[in-house]
Amino acid sequence: MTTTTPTTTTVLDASGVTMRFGGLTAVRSVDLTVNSGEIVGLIGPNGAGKTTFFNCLTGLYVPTEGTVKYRDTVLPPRPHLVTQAGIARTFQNIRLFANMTVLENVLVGRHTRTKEGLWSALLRLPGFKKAEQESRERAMELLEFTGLAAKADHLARNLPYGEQRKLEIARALASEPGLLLLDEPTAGMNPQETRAAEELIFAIRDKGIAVLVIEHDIRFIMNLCDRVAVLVQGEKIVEGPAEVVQADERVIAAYLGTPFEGAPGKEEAAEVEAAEAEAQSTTEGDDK
Ligand SMILES: Nc1ncnc2c1ncn2[C@@H]1O[C@H](COP(=O)(O)OP(=O)(O)OP(=O)(O)O)[C@@H](O)[C@H]1O
Repeated sequence: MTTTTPTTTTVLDASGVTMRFGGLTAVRSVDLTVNSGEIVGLIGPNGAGKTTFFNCLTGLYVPTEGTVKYRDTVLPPRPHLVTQAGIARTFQNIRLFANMTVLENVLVGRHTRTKEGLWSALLRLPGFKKAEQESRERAMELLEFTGLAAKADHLARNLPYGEQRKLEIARALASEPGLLLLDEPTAGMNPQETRAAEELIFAIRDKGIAVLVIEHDIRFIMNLCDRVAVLVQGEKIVEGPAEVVQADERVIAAYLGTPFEGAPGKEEAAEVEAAEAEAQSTTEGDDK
């Protein structure tokens, strides 16, 4: 009997990605790869450039410098072409069609995978009906997968918050991606919803879809990710397995606000620390 080892392929290869807005460099020469079968985390303090980097990957922004490849092909900077190529995303702020049903929201996500054109749809030609039936079946499968099937006919706006986030993921999956980008998927969730989101992301990975996720909830990211990259002021300062990144003093410094060697703002932080120490000694003096 022969055993086959699954081969790892590079799904996403971002190289030297820089994004400038006028005088501000929001992302500076960032390299990042995501391989098949991986869940990769992207963390960093507020304003570090995480969402800007995502926007460069998905064609919303044209990077000032650098290239983004999906499975060895350079991506055109057009969101619908990026989706068609195989990258889907969710947004930091929920973007559902609130007055459409849950099922209709997922069907919208299918449009990059259906070939039938406008005339076919208007005339309801046999090809369109068949494609529509297939899309509905596929959308219902995704609703089963995300635990929303019982609510297929509900309006999206009537779903509780955690389920709206799940619906966004179901809609993204409808485009049949090979890579899913999640921008703060647990923002605003309670611990139970966060746990469910974690399980859903593992299940997505187990379906063979690679995942790149931005999150502020460090515990969530450390549980979830095979590899974590840290952005600070637009630069990737560390990348590695979760446990290594978690213990890295530069990461601790970035999160706790303690200056590390060479960090921008080190002098200002030292001044603040000195002022705080002085205020503390004055207060202690007052107490005596
Ligand atoms: N379209 C834009 N025009 C000008 N500046 C921008 C634009 N988008 C983002 N920025 C700036 O780029 C920097 C990085 O912002 P970005 O939203 O990417 O950070 P982030 O790490 O996603 O932050 P957060 O965790 O708060 O969402 C910020 O200084 C932001 O003000």
